[in-house]
Amino acid sequence: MFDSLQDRLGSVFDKLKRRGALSEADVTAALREVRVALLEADVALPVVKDFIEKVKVEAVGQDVLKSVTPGQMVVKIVNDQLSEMLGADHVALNLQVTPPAVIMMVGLQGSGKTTSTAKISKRLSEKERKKVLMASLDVRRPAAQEQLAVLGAQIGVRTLNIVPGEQPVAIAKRAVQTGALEGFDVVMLDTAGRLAIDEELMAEVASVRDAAKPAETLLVADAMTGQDAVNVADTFNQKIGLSGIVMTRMDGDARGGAALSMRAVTGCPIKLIGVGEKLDELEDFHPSRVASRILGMGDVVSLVEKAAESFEEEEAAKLAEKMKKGKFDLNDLASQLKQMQKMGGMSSLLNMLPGMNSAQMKKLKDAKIDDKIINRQLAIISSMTPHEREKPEVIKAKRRTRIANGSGTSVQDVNKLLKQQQEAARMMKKVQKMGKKGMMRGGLQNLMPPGMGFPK
Ligand SMILES: Nc1nc2c(ncn2[C@@H]2O[C@H](COP(=O)(O)OP(=O)(O)OP(=O)(O)O)[C@@H](O)[C@H]2O)c(=O)[nH]1
Repeated sequence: MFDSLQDRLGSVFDKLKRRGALSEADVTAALREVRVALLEADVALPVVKDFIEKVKVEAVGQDVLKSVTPGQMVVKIVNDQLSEMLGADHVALNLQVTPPAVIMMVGLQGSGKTTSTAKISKRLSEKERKKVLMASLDVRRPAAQEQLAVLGAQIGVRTLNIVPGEQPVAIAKRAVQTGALEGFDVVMLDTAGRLAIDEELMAEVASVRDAAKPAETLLVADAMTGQDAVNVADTFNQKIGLSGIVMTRMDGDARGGAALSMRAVTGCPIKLIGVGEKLDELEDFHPSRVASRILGMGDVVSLVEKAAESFEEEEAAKLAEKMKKGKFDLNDLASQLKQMQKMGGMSSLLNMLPGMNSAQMKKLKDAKIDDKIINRQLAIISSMTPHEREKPEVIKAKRRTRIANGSGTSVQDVNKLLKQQQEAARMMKKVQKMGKKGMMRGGLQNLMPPGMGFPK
């Protein structure tokens, strides 16, 4: 997601990073690029203007010459403003009311309302142990009520029994009553959608709201619909009043501008995002992480979390020990390659590294640096003797050919691998000299296959 915006800002900040100092002209030039990028990413014009103005005020007020890395400073200011625009932190659903807490789902037809209703119900009942009742108020689309009942059966969440001919407001009242009488914690109301906003729809949703007094009124909006979604959000917010937004289809190649402007235009937090058709493909929306990703700074938070998950402590301790000694043999390389596989392979790791944009990723793919390489390298290492793994320098030319044959690879592959190990070993010596500060970067550097390093 947000690819084009990330690419664009990535190249702007590349330029800045290469310069030693940042002049006022640099700021202006960078902001011009940022403006174009945001517009291209489908962010509404007034939102862009406001954003640029805020960043300019921040940047000009700062003593840029004092900063060691002026480019990073601008990145930080833009990042902070972007996070603020997306909403400072994740905002959870508010269910702190006398039960049952009513959640009213609104939005256009096909936005993913029914699916999101089921996703939220599943999450509340499974993860938060809430007793949830779902009711469909869509009496227009044939089989809409049945669709929700089928989803309810799938996820083990009760749906209100269908009474043919009953109108939306009456269904809503009955749902809330049933919820109260039968001790439900949450009542989910899935309202009817329309192809476009019309007065009749607004009147219907407003009367449901008045009857059901929802704790949450969530607009379900399709991230792929860009500016349209923003207009829809604005109208719903003015006429009905929204407490939050659920952005669906964030798994697609939506450009993300809609998320930025929806938040800015309505002031409503984006609370959840849909990332697929399956009923557990629902995630919390984290503004600061998304902002970092947009800027091509990489999602450092997730990178660290992911690394912590898969690096067994023992492995880390062993590695630290080797680092202290400044050693790195083929066993170490093999264990690093295995860790990489666990972390989801190269592509997922690279995605999270700072400064990697999709153009650079494509280059890497074109150079055929993919996850298959890891498997080949592991095959090579496992065709060696334990002694060879510990002392790779004993492997001479003839033996290299045999190792290549034994592992179904080529002599070039074997040579490349050994060169990689030598480079890593050299790096370890350097890291040892650099001390603690360089350890993290040095360690990650060694996760890379031959010829690759941290993006400069
Ligand atoms: N890829 C992807 N597909 C989604 C997501 N959310 C919903 N969908 C799909 O979008 C389609 C429409 O979803 P529905 O939930 O039926 O939409 P709706 O808003 O309830 O539509 P109406 O009942 O006609 O108003 C379905 O095929 C869903 O599987 C998502 O986050 N990602």
